[in-house]
Amino acid sequence: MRLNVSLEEAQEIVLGMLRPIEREAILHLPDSLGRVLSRDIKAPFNVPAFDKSPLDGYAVRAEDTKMAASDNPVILHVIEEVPAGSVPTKRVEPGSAIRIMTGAPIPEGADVVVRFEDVEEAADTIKVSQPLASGANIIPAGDDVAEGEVVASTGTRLNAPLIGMLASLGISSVPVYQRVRVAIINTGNELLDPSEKWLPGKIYNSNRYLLEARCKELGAEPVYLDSVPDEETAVAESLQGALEVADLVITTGGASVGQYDVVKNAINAVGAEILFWKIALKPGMPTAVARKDGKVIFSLSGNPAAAMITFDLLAVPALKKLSGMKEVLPPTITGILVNAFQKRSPQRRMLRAKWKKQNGSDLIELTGKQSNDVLKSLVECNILIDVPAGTPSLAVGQHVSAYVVGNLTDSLVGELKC
Ligand SMILES: Nc1nc2c(c(=O)[nH]1)N[C@H]1C(S)=C(S)[C@@H](COP(=O)(O)OP(=O)(O)OC[C@H]3O[C@@H](n4cnc5c(N)ncnc54)[C@H](O)[C@@H]3O)O[C@H]1N2
Ligand code: MOO
Repeated sequence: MRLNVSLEEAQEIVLGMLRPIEREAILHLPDSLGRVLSRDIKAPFNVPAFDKSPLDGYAVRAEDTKMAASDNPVILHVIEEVPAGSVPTKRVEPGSAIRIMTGAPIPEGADVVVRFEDVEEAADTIKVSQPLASGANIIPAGDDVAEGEVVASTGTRLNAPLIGMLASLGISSVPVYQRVRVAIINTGNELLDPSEKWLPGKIYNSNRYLLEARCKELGAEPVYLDSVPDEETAVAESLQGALEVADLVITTGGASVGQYDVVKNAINAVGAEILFWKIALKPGMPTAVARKDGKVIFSLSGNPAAAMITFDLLAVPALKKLSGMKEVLPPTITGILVNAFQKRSPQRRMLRAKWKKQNGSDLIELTGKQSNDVLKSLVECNILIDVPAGTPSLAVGQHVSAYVVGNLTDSLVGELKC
């Protein structure tokens, strides 16, 4: 077992031992939002499938308009009208034009479309007063997607535009990885469920609901939720049950050095190998990671903010890797701090903060108290400021770097509301 690893070493150890789960499911397209493709998707045909008009006008032959001028307009006979959804039945022969609507197929013989506004219309003729360039105003077949092109590769998470594009290709079901199954075990004699009556000395189990919701946000499936006292046998029994049904196991609490901190003993008791204990990070220092039969156990601190932060920085990349995603580590951004942080950071520290854009600048605002038990400052937090070990207090206006752990558009929506 290694002691005191850096966050990056911890991530490397965890990601190095995990492979995407290979269970596959075929889902109806509308049910696939947020899921991860388990195979490449190739376009079954060109989109658009035919040369089409991008506007309402007339399909003509450029050749016929070569000599056109305002004092020498060319008169063409309109022989047919093609609305979107129909196909032309005639060919544009010399001297003729076909009235065509946006999205309709270009008739044979035509090589340019001229807008209604650019011609003079009479009963069944049009006057063209300038030469037209061959190919203008025609969207060629395959302009958006070419037949056989890989439109989305294995490991891509399905978002709304991708679902829209697959629909445009006539694809109504997609192959995805099954959801990653997560077990969450909360340890602590003090824990009560929020549905229970409060009792002196007890606290409500917030970690379970916090982590369960985060798993769901990420498209994972919490399959095993347990709350157990600080007893080695109880924790070991729960771990055993969790390892049987889940791909990844999270425990919270009992990770430190007190006599009730029994999780590491329980991990040993089920025959799992502890890979490391303690990360050089605050909060979240007493985190341990263990492995059993290719499955990973994350033993996180009981303190809610510490549990959440290590979950986001360490367990989320693992979840993403298991779910088949390609980009698994949290992205980073830089910005200007708008409120001061008075404490020194002898150890590397993650601070809960919120990104916002103002007058073109990236601003970073601490969301509240930063102690490891405080949940309130997590609510609006979408980034974690990475404060290197040995940093003195942070001043307003200072440039800082942060990990993105939440949805940045939430901050923009907030800005727009103001
Ligand atoms: N002598 C030392 N004491 C502590 C150290 C240390 O190095 N030496 N480290 C401190 C740090 S830092 C942290 S972080 C915590 C980690 O403690 P544990 O992981 O063992 O967690 P617990 O003691 O079980 O709980 C800590 C705190 O969190 C509350 N808690 C626990 N579970 C939940 C839950 N499911 N929902 C909400 N809150 C929960 C618990 O009641 C405690 O208040 O250790 C320090 N001590
Ligand atoms: O590890 Mo504790 O969460 O440092 O604060």
